[in-house]
Formats: sequence, C-alpha cells, structure tokens
Amino acid sequence: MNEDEAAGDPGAAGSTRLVTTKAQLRAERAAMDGSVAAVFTMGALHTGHLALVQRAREVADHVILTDFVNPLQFGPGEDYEAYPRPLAQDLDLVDGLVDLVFAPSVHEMYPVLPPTVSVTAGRAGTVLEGAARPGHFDGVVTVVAKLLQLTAPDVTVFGRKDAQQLAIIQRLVADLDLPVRIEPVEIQREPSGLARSSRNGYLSDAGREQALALSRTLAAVRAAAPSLAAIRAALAEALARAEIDWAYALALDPSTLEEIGPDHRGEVLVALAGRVEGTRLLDAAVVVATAP
Ligand SMILES: Nc1ncnc2c1ncn2[C@@H]1O[C@H](COP(=O)(O)OP(=O)(O)OP(=O)(O)O)[C@@H](O)[C@H]1O
Ligand SMILES: CC(C)(CO)[C@@H](O)C(=O)[O-]
Ligand code: BAL
Repeated sequence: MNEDEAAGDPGAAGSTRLVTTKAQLRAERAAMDGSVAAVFTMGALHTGHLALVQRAREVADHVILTDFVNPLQFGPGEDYEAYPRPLAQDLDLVDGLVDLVFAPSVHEMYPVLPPTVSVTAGRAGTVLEGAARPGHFDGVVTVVAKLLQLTAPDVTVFGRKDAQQLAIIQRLVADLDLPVRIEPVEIQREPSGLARSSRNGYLSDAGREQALALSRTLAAVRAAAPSLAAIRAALAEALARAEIDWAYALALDPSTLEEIGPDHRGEVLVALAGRVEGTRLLDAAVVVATAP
C-alpha cells in the first residue's frame, strides 16, 4: 500500500484494507467469517509488532490491527505530540499480513475528550509505570475496552515487554467478564539484546549502547535463577552500578505485581525501567525461583 492509497481511498490497495471510522470497522468486522484476532498498537511499527501480527495470524482466521496514539494514556509533559505517526510506512509493513488496519482520528475515537465515563485500572495501575505516569493505565484500559468493543475479537495479542500493561489487561478481561482470550508474545529484541520499542528511535548510538544495561541485567538475573537471593543480588548490583538512570529493578509476583518476599517460590516477574537520554525504557523477564 503506498502513501497516496493510505491517505486516500480506504480499502483501495493490496489485500490489507485501511479504515478510519467506527462505522467502516463495524461493517468490515461483520463481514468476517471465522475467528478474529486483534493487535492493538500505537503505530510506529517495528519487527516486535510483527511478531504480534504473526501470532495473531497463527491463532485466528482474520487479523485486525489498530494504529492509534491514545491521548488518554499520556500525561502532561509526556511525548504525546512528539510520538511518531508514520502511518503510510506502518501500512506498507503490514500490507498483506493483516486483513484490516483501523487508524481512527482522535475525534472519531473520543467525540468527547476526556470521555464522561471511563474505566479505571485500580491499584495495579498506580504502581511502577503507573506511579511515574499517573492516570496512564486508566487511559490504557479505557481505550482497550473501546477497541475490544469495536473489533469484537476472539483473541487479542499483547507483548510481554509491557509486562504491567499485560497483567492489567488480564485483570480488565477477567473483572469485566469480557469475552476474549489474551495471547501473550515474548519480547522481541535487536541483535544487541535491546528490546525493540518505538521509542528506541529517540536514542543516539551512544544511548542505544547505554540502554543495553537493561538486557544485561536480565541476563544476570537468568544466570542467578533459581536462587531468589541471587536474583535479588543481581538486581541490587545493577542498581548500584547506575549505568542508566534507573526507575526500578524489581522482583514481583507476576499476577498481583506486588514485590515478593524472601520465601516466594515459583514464577517471578523481573520488571525493569529506566531513563536513557530522557527516554523511559522498559524490559522484563519471567524467571522461576525454586531455592532461597
Ligand atoms: N519488543 C517487543 N516485543 C514484544 N512485544 C512488543 C515489543 N514492542 C512492543 N510490543 C507490544 O506491541 C504492542 C503495542 O505496543 P506499542 O505500540 O506501544 O509499541 P512500543 O514499541 O512498546 O512503543 P513504546 O516505545 O511507546 O513503548 C504492545 O502489546 C507491546 O507490548
Ligand atoms: C495497548 C495500547 C495500544 C493502548 O493504547 C498501548 O498501550 C500500547 O501500544 O501498548
Ligand atoms: N507501550 C506502552 C504505551 C505507552 O507508553 O503509552
């Protein structure tokens, strides 16, 4: 799909159709036979997103990808305006891989902004990323609830890079009895180990090098497992080295996102966040602790 096609007549090119209104989306969705998977993104697509698309293709007959930078999940002073919006490039990347791209305007998604009624993520939305970005997860669950209504998928695919987001969406679906299955996808990395992220584009070469502190810390954590004390020591050492401006490096219960105690046995979510050249980067891993 080329830029003119992308900007002009929706549905004109390739096998992938672009729709920008809820009415077009509903009509296209209603015409789909068989199962449907939805992949929700903020665009600026990279090969990490393509792994989500690939999984969606494996688990359903049809795939809908949404491409929308959701203003509700950005706080004052964050990068909402600066966030990249290369729609034509995004469409080229997924052309032929997904049935439908839904790329609405802000007004189409939110005729009233902020909406009068919204969804709240609860306590899990106030810790970690939510502590640094107040209201962020309320914005995420509100737009995800709307996108689930609009795309009515059987399955929805989320990346493990945004580990807290995945845990909160799992709660959204369970707590509101939403009829959709969630399919998590492993973190996709650059050959250097850096987790792929649209915001990596903000980094200089030196910044990308510095950002490897995140994946190196996860490598140290994996080497330390299954000893919980050794995992904690690896995290403490990374914080002390201060190679990046750490926000946190924590061992958490994967479902509650609470910090685990020394007696915890089983899966541990190691969640990392830090700033490099002013950009907040995330990384995460699930390891198993079977020993003190
Ligand atoms: N490297 C990755 N591996 C696996 N999933 C990913 C990766 N990057 C993004 N995703 C997933 O893609 C979906 C859409 O994410 P989003 O569009 O915010 O991309 P992003 O690269 O995470 O952007 P940002 O840089 O803003 O964090 C989310 O489910 C996210 O977890
Ligand atoms: C799930 C999401 C598309 C909601 O805007 C966003 O938070 C993201 O890209 O991870
Ligand atoms: N992938 C997380 C979306 C955000 O940072 O707003």
